[in-house]
Amino acid sequence: MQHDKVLILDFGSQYTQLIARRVRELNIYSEIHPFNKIPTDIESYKAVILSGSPNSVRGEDVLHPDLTDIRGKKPMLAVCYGAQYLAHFSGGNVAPSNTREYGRANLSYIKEEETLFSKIGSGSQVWMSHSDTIKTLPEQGVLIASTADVTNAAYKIEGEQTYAIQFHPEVYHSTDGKQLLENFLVNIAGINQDWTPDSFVEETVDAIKEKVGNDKVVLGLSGGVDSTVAAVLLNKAIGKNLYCIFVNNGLLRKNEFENVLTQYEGMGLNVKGVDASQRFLDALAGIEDPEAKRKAIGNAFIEVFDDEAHKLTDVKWLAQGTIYPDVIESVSATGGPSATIKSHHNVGGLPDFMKLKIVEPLRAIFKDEVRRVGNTLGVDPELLGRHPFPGPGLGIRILGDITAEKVRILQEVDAIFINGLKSWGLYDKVWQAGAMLLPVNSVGVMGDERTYEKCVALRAVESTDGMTADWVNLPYEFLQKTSNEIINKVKGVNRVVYDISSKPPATIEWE
Ligand SMILES: Nc1ncnc2c1ncn2[C@@H]1O[C@H](COP(=O)(O)OP(=O)(O)OP(=O)(O)O)[C@@H](O)[C@H]1O
Ligand SMILES: O=c1[nH]c(=O)c2[nH+]cn([C@@H]3O[C@H](COP(=O)(O)O)[C@@H](O)[C@H]3O)c2[nH]1
Ligand SMILES: NC(=O)CC[C@H](N)C(=O)O
Ligand SMILES: [Mg+2]
Repeated sequence: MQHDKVLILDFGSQYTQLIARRVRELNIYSEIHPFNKIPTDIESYKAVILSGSPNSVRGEDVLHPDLTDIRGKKPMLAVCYGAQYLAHFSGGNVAPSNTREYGRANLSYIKEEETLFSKIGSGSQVWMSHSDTIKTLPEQGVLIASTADVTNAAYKIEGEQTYAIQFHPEVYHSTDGKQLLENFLVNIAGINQDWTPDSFVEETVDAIKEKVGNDKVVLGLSGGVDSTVAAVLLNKAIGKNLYCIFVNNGLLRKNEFENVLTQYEGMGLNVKGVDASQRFLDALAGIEDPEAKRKAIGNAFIEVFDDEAHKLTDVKWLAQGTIYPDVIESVSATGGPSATIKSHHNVGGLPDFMKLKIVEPLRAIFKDEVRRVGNTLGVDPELLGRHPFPGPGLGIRILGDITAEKVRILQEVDAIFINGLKSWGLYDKVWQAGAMLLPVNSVGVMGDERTYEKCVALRAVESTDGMTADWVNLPYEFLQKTSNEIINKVKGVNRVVYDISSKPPATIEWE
């Protein structure tokens, strides 16, 4: 079954992904495309939303797409920069605003019987984030809402299904934002709300069957949410033709290899556990540079996969748990090369010689949607609630060179921290947590003896997607108990610190 689709044109706003999520929360499928790469099959979309942008329509670097195939032909909602863009290039006037217009505002005027604002009352809180303001509306523009400071807070174009708003309906602080999006998508654009996790599972299973047929598929399974949900979906579609490979790279959490394998057995998945710990340790010996370590780990993964694929005959496909943010991030709006902060390991970068075709059943959905799909598929809620864990594992949490002894120390520390979070009921309040082993020794005193031992840093962050993050205010009492337990039980550690840096400017992992 085909679902109605919404096209979101991205002008680089930090909120663009939020627009897609809000639309999808209404059970409507949406796709983000950069403003300068408008899809050629525009007929297949039922409505278009223009995002905000850090740029100004008055600047030299104005982002200026040709919208003639869309404007007036499709229902359109232009947000912030989008609204300014429509005004600026169609006879209106946009100028720098005199007062700061960031944060909370309230609608003071709403045009009577205006469909876009149906069920939204005057006084409704909206969130503003702009420094330009629309002084005069474009040709055929009709004012439909204002706030105390911003007269032209919303307008429509007479004779078109074109709407423009200066505020951001996609952020939670715009209390009726979701209602506004529903008014636009359902009441104005006439879109059906039929895109649900159940329909996603049914259609994806059918699509996999058709695409893959009777061929064999290999999949790298990590114990994480994405690859597990991908495996369960594929298993439902092709059963025993799916060969899952779970690699012990020697950098997993304590007992993780055994535990995860047992858990998968109970799920009826065809999983092979490959213990390649020594191979990874050998490949990493003496390497200190973070990027060099990441590359060494990535290469070792590829070698293990290649070996395993050769043991199976006739494998044609490689399945991956790629999710939507991975896809969007690789086609950023500016199209320019963004700085490589870290080369995130992914089995995705398989070399040509493996000649496998790729199947990625989760390519179009976000992490929270992956969890909902997993739920529909009956995947254990505990597994679905797991913190993300990076593919290179403890390898990027041991600063400097890696040895078996350092891995052992960090596994013990990490286990005490994570089990503590669980037993204090804090695990689900934290988005991701882990421990780092620092390349410094410091002096301590234990039982009247001088010690000169390692220092570990604990890190716990809240986030929604890992792109930005803040440290979690864990109770002092918890930190106190955890620190004591680590120093008392883990030989080789005499100091524990807690990381209080946000991302940006820091990152979540230390390497
Ligand atoms: N130990 C491993 N063995 C086999 N494949 C792995 C392993 N670690 C990572 N991978 C592969 O690398 C991919 C990327 O890892 P990533 O951590 O981004 O996703 P995930 O583990 O599936 O989910 P999560 O983000 O919840 O941890 C995984 O989907 C998986 O295919
Ligand atoms: O699969 C992965 N392979 C990697 O190479 C990798 N590096 C970082 N991460 C995870 O990504 C999120 C953001 O991490 P950073 O703030 O450190 O970049 C956090 O959730 C990190 O755990 C990785 N995941
Ligand atoms: N959030 C936005 O889209 C901001 C648009 C524009 N850069 C402004 O500052 O007014
Ligand atoms: Mg993972």
